[in-house]
Amino acid sequence: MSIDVPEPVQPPVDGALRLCVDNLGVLRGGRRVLDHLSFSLSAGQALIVTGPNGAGKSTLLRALAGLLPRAGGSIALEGGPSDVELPQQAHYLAHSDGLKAALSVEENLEFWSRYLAPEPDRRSRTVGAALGVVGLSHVAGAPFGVLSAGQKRRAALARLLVAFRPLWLLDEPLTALDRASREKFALAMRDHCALGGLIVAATHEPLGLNEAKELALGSAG
Ligand SMILES: Nc1ncnc2c1ncn2[C@@H]1O[C@H](COP(=O)(O)OP(=O)(O)OP(=O)(O)O)[C@@H](O)[C@H]1O
Repeated sequence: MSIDVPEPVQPPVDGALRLCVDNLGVLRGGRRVLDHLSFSLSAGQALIVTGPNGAGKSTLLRALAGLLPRAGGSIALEGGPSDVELPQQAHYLAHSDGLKAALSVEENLEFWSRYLAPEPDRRSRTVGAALGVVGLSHVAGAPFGVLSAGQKRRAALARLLVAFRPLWLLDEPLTALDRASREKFALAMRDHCALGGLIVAATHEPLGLNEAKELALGSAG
């Protein structure tokens, strides 16, 4: 039997970080999906992005991750290293999990750990510890492709933990998660904020972050 014990939370860092979005505009298929959108988020804060299907939640996350061009306005992560672009300071968790079916869960996470965090950082967790946090230690050696839908999502969430990046951009992170896994991930999100991290999460359901700010996007497309 294995017992999953989360690592203790370390003291807050990067307290001066601030995500500033000013008058952001983004086009999809020639249509302006986001227009004059402004908000800011400080270190330790989470922002829940809500709105009906087609309102632009994923569009906002993709723009923040640098995957969509801006049609106006600005996006900046202030207070961090000036020589590191915002996308390199962010984890973007999309609808897809971003892990290889043929590699084991452990191999997938070891790859992402080496790729995203070649330099040791005390805020990154080991692969074993990250698997413990999401409750997947017992399937560490199984090919990712054979996991259940909820286990796959949990493995994708573990990717956020093996390489510390201050800004988490999460698109429907709770998809397929059972109640116990949601509670574990809520704890991991709170730990991330306690470390001085920032979270922007698009979701249709409560994330278990009582202190989070909310951004309600308007009409559906
Ligand atoms: N590649 C694309 N080309 C054209 N239009 C697109 C493209 N991707 C998204 N859109 C449109 O942009 C709008 C916003 O889509 P987006 O995926 O951001 O919405 P959402 O709020 O995340 O919706 P959901 O709750 O369904 O996930 C929609 O009207 C969608 O049809």
